[in-house]
Amino acid sequence: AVCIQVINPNTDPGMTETIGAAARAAAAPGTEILAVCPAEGVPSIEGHFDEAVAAIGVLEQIKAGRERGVDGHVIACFGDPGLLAARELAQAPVIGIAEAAMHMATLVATRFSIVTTLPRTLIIARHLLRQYGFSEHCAALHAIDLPVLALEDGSGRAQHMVRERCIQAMRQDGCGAIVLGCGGMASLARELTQELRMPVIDGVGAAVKMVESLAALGLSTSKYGDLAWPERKALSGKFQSLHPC
Ligand SMILES: O=C(O)C[C@H]1NC(=O)NC1=O
Repeated sequence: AVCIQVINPNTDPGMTETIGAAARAAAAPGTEILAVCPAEGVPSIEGHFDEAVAAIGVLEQIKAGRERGVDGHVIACFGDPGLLAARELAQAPVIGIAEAAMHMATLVATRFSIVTTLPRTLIIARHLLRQYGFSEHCAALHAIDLPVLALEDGSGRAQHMVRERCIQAMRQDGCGAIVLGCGGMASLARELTQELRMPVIDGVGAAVKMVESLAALGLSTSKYGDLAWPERKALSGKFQSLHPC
């Protein structure tokens, strides 16, 4: 059986539960999902500073998951914070939800749009599109202009805004698919896909299936070349616990 550690890089318990449920809904029978979040950090990730803080917690969780012997790791924040650093620290596959959703979208449509939370995080999605080579595949990026944790306030307002922006994107962007730009939107994908009759893709489920596929193919993070274990050196203070071995 495959065991996948799904890391919510922010520390919000409700979002960790939302993400864990979406991961379990996508997982194959027999795949175990360990939904975790950092013990310390930021309650939501809404910019470059938040991402830098969250990345340390991601690395701590990656190390814990490796020591537990998980078969793969998912970084369940749309900025994919700490992704390459995590791959240096990991032996198993490490998949970010932005890269997973973007890859999946290119397999079902020639162009996709992205719907995320605060406008200030759009630049992070733009940077990832360029880094992953998908800039040409992205028709447009939209923000619902609500904070990340509005998705967990129980009012349904953020979910309503996501639906509205997806419908707008479908009508205006010339896209064939939509990527949901937040781990906290994961539970909306299936119903929006059915209602809009267009692939609306959640990166949590996409990443879980990619880890399962890599495990089934016997593939894991390459430790040959620039994702090899970090260079050996003395880490000081609070970073000592991160030591790769
Ligand atoms: O970038 C965003 O808007 C969403 C991103 N922030 C967060 O705390 N989890 C996420 O997926």
